[in-house]
Amino acid sequence: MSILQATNLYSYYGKSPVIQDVSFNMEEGEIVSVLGRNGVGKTTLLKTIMGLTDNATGGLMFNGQDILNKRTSERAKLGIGYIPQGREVIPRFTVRENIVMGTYARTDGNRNIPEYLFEMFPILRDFLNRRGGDLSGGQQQQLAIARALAMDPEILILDEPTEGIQPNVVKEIEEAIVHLNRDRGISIIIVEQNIPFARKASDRFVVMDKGKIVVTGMKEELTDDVVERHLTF
Ligand SMILES: Nc1ncnc2c1ncn2[C@@H]1O[C@H](COP(=O)(O)OP(=O)(O)OP(=O)(O)O)[C@@H](O)[C@H]1O
Repeated sequence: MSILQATNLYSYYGKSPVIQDVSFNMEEGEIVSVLGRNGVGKTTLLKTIMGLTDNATGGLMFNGQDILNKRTSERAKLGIGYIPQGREVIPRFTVRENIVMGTYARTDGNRNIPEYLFEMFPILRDFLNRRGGDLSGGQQQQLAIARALAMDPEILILDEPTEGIQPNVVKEIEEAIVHLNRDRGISIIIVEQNIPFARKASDRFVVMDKGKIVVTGMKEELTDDVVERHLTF
């Protein structure tokens, strides 16, 4: 079943159409990688899905419901978890407070932190009472992922989660993403510069260039030719 579907989507900052005529379909349970060189609109596409650009037109269906005119908070409550580029952990809040904040998007009133988050990222349990701002970049990324998961999303949207993070934590985060998908059934959209990871982990990919989708397909179709034409610098 289709979980997310964009049809002729346009999205604007002011009057500039940064996303132009984008259409794609994502099936429930998939990992979709959004690829493309710098500045082509990957972050803006994710923001458009969350309702964080100035204006957007076209179709955007989540679980069969048109969400394009819904507020960001409503989209979160419907089950879309978002981890922005740069993580946006609240520095003065503790790790516990940052995660509990995620639970406020839950509609069932449950404010408990799911135990599996600590099994996935044990460091967060050790640092529950530390301030978010005192964590390393990699730990903050883990915290941002835990916060988004605390709302029990159906789909998780991650914007370059391994950017600028030390290699051992990159591996932990990549394993967590695959675990969340394979074992917990969470559908995932990820902006990723790491082509080997995209090839290994994702089911489907879209390549963007100048605000448009220029290639899309299943992972086998992410050929060296596509990489060379659209993704090398
Ligand atoms: N808040 C904003 N206001 C106006 N223009 C913006 C804004 N954010 C991004 N843009 C412009 O939109 C275009 C796409 O940017 P976007 O950040 O979506 O690209 P990206 O593919 O995610 O790039 P990167 O890989 O560098 O993060 C760029 O030309 C950028 O300058």
